Amino acid sequence: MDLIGHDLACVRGQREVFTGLDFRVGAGEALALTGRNGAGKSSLLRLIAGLVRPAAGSVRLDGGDPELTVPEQAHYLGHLDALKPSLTVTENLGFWIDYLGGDPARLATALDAVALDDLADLPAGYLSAGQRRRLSIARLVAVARPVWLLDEPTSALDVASQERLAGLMRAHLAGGGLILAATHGPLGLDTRELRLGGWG
Ligand SMILES: Nc1ncnc2c1ncn2[C@@H]1O[C@H](COP(=O)(O)OP(=O)(O)OP(=O)(O)O)[C@@H](O)[C@H]1O
Repeated sequence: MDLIGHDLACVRGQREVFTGLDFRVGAGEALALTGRNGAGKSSLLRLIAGLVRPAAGSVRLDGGDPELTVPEQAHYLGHLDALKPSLTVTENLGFWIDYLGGDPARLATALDAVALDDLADLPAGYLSAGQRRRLSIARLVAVARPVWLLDEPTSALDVASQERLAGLMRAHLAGGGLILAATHGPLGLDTRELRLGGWG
């Protein structure tokens, strides 16, 4: 399986963010998107996730499910945690599993994987920033999708949680998945680098 971006251009607010961008990420591979603030890392992830329309170019997943679009085969973990504060941890994850068409039997395993099993009955509004992030990450574990699009996934995570996330990412790669992650720091796994916006 290969995720391929070809000759991509992105315009936001009438300003060109990037143009002529090519990339290829294979199964089992992680690509770290780096570059200065505003270089277009989040924009590229949102474009692949189908949330931003490319001004030019295309994205395709060779070897993926031909019946599904790329966004339907991808998890997008953005800056916002997309949680309902009045629902419990379990209810929030249950909502996402239902929405994404996953198996409810995976819920407990996913909560355990992000060490939120003890807080399963707490309303999400009471979670700390790092705990909210971990609940968002639980979606990736609960519902299997080959492409993980992660926007600064380690933000707000303590050291133990960063190591747990690195383990989940490694397991995803070992299972034939692929990862694109925007990051300003190390992810705790081997990555290739795609630097956006030049070196300025
Ligand atoms: N909705 C929008 N309307 C107009 N301009 C936008 C919009 N969203 C992003 N931009 C602009 O697009 C450019 C790229 O932003 P983007 O968030 O992709 O950068 P980034 O590389 O992820 O930055 P950071 O490292 O700060 O997270 C920035 O100049 C930003 O101001």
